[in-house]
Amino acid sequence: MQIAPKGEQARNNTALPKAMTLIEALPWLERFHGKTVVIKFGGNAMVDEDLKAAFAQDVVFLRYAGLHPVVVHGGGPQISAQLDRLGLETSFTNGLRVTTPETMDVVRMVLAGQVQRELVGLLNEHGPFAVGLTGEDAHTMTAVKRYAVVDGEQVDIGLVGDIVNIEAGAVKALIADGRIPVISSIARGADGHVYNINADTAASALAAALGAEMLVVLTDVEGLYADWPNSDDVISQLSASELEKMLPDLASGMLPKMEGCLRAVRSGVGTARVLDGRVQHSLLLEIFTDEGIGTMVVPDDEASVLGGLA
Ligand SMILES: Nc1ncnc2c1ncn2[C@@H]1O[C@H](COP(=O)(O)OP(=O)(O)O)[C@@H](O)[C@H]1O
Ligand SMILES: CC(=O)N[C@@H](CCC(=O)OP(=O)(O)O)C(=O)O
Repeated sequence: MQIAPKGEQARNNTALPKAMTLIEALPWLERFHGKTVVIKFGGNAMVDEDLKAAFAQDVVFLRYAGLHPVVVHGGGPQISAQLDRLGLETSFTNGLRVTTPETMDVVRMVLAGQVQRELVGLLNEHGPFAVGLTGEDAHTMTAVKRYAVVDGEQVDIGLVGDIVNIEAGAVKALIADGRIPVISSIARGADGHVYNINADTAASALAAALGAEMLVVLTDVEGLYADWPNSDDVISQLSASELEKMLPDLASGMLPKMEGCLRAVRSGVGTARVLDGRVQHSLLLEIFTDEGIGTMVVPDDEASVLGGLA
């Protein structure tokens, strides 16, 4: 038996703000309970050990809160570092890595063998939740060769793929079993090759195939800047049509990200959000508090409705 000293329980009322923070989450818990959230964790957001641990906490929190989180991870900087160590040069066209067969071996090794393993390990510090797979497993992702377009011309960028089919059965089975799938952006080609898929593109295609409520892209900027690199004004919300108009002017890594967000909402995903992965617990702040952060892309027909809720 434990007896609280006189007055202690009343003093505990100072804990009220904590209760209010939890209560603030209630409408969002009601809205998102049982819903699938695909979270893309970018390589640039993965640079700090504390941030990675906080990310794992957030994802497991979502799972305990009754959502179905699915993680698709990147690892661009980690791939580049490994290529550098091996003395192999690398370059990007329209934000996509030119991928020779030799580069592809390194991409596969770093994404599936290093980055995915690390995330699975961090998540599983909290329980037997995370199961890692690549798009190759169980035909989860099938791709065809993708070409870049530069000045109107098709450019061959090697073993870079675009996803043409998703068999979501394995991922759905893991979700139904209470697991957290952690997926590397590599796909099998119907032609027998293995393809390097931009992780934003992979997350977006998977979110669409799963009929996800939300696609969340964690990166190393606050969101989509209206006039990058001249100003750091972040666009807090925009409709699919507004985003479509901006796409031709977007540069480097933001292009596949915002293309992915557009494709996701056009394919039925409720909203797509780009968040600053450098802010600890940005995922929880975005999903469970009234202060939305980052950039939210909403379907055209819901722009005004969701604007009021965000
Ligand atoms: N309009 C924009 N708003 C924000 N960032 C932009 C924009 N255009 C280009 N960028 C660049 O895109 C980068 C994010 O893409 P990327 O480096 O591929 O990140 P990740 O590894 O998270 O996928 C930013 O760090 C920034 O340099
Ligand atoms: C085709 C292509 O560019 N693939 C990416 C895959 C990893 C990725 O997308 O990682 P981030 O999300 O950290 O950028 C690459 O090779 O870097």
